[in-house]
Amino acid sequence: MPIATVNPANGETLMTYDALGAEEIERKLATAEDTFRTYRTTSFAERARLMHRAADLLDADQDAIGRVMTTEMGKPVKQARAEAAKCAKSMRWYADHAAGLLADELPADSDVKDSGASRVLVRYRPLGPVLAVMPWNFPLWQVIRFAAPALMAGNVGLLKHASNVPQTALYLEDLFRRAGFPEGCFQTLLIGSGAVEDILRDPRVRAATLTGSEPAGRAVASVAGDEIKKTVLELGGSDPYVVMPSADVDRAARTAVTARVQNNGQSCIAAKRFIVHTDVFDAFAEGFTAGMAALKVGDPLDEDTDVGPLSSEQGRRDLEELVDDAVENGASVLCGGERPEGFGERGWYYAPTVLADITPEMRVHQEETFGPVATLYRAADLDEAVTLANDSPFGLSSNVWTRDESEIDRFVRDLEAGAVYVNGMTASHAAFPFGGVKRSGYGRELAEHGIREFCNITTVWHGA
Ligand SMILES: O=CCCC(=O)O
Repeated sequence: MPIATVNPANGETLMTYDALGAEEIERKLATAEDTFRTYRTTSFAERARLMHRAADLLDADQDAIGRVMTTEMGKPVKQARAEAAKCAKSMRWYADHAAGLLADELPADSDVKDSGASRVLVRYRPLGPVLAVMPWNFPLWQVIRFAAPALMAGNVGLLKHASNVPQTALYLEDLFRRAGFPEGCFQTLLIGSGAVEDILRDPRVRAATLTGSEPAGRAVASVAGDEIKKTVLELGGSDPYVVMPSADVDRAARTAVTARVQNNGQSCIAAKRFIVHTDVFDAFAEGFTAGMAALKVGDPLDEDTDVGPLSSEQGRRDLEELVDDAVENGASVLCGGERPEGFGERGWYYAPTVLADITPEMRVHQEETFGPVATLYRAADLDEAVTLANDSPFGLSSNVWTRDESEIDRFVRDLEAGAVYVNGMTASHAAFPFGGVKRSGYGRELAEHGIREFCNITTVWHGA
């Protein structure tokens, strides 16, 4: 895939870039390693000062970088600005909390004595240059949620971003440079995916984090495994959204629309499978379908657009194939199910779609729908709702709507997912761990769990 900005709203190629050659890659790796040697010794206070400065710069750039993101991958511009604002806020959170999250830990006195020591402490030391392989769907946020904790921990970052968001990738490198981070703390590598293996095998790269598809995760994790390097993987999701009779069904239906179509439906934690108790199925289906059908599909640069185009022609083709397969196998189309009218051949739009009467043979039952397409299931009772929710190879997050405490306990106990959101929709936050189980990956981003993933957790033992 060429490294280029291609506007998904009209298919126009706006910018193309040459991939870095071997010498440039070598120079960047050497810079990362050199910088790490000194940067690792800087204080939390100094790193926090730089991170705050980067957050201020990003806040000032919200409009400009928002338009760049929209032009590169098609998200509605108001959502792009909100993404930039969330990044700045999260950068400040890490600036303010990293010292506490990574403070030395003191084991219990009885254990220290039992080990024969006079004193023991556990220190979180940085690992070194970390390679981040990142996707286009949240082109700023996916990177910042790696970079902010990693840089605050004293690591340095090398970014291989998705090939369709090169301007955003270069913006990020420039942002950290303008903030005053030493040259080499955060570098963008404009490379194709074929160049990743050699970089990952380079001894100067200590670890890798990847957010993206299952095949990409498998490829990076197998090379890293071969090199005995730590990885964190955040892969796909097909999150369930369960609605039980005691829920506020109107609110659940309204929230379901946003939960499904945020980011044009291209979010790993978007709710994708809507599992509704039979007693409230009709009311939910009616409200949800009406909400989906009423969304304004259009140019993502327009302020009032709710749903823009998919990021690529291939992405739309993949989604269409899933819908067509479901319909051929008996699914009912409650709304959408086709390209929206009025765009002709221009842009990679797809109408917000609700499919019902889903059966296990349909591809949509097992695969991730990366676009504004929802599947609707009827559950006879709590047991069936839990079984349906877990009947997926993925386990990223989950959403449940109920006011019944015993049902909440059951969902929290039994749902196979990295998060359970009760009476609300999943949204990532700097302070809460983020990641999945099953084929959604492993390890955690964000919070103390995320910042510690790329640390050398060092036991310091003093004899009596
Ligand atoms: O695509 C997955 C990440 C979405 C988010 O963190 O909001």
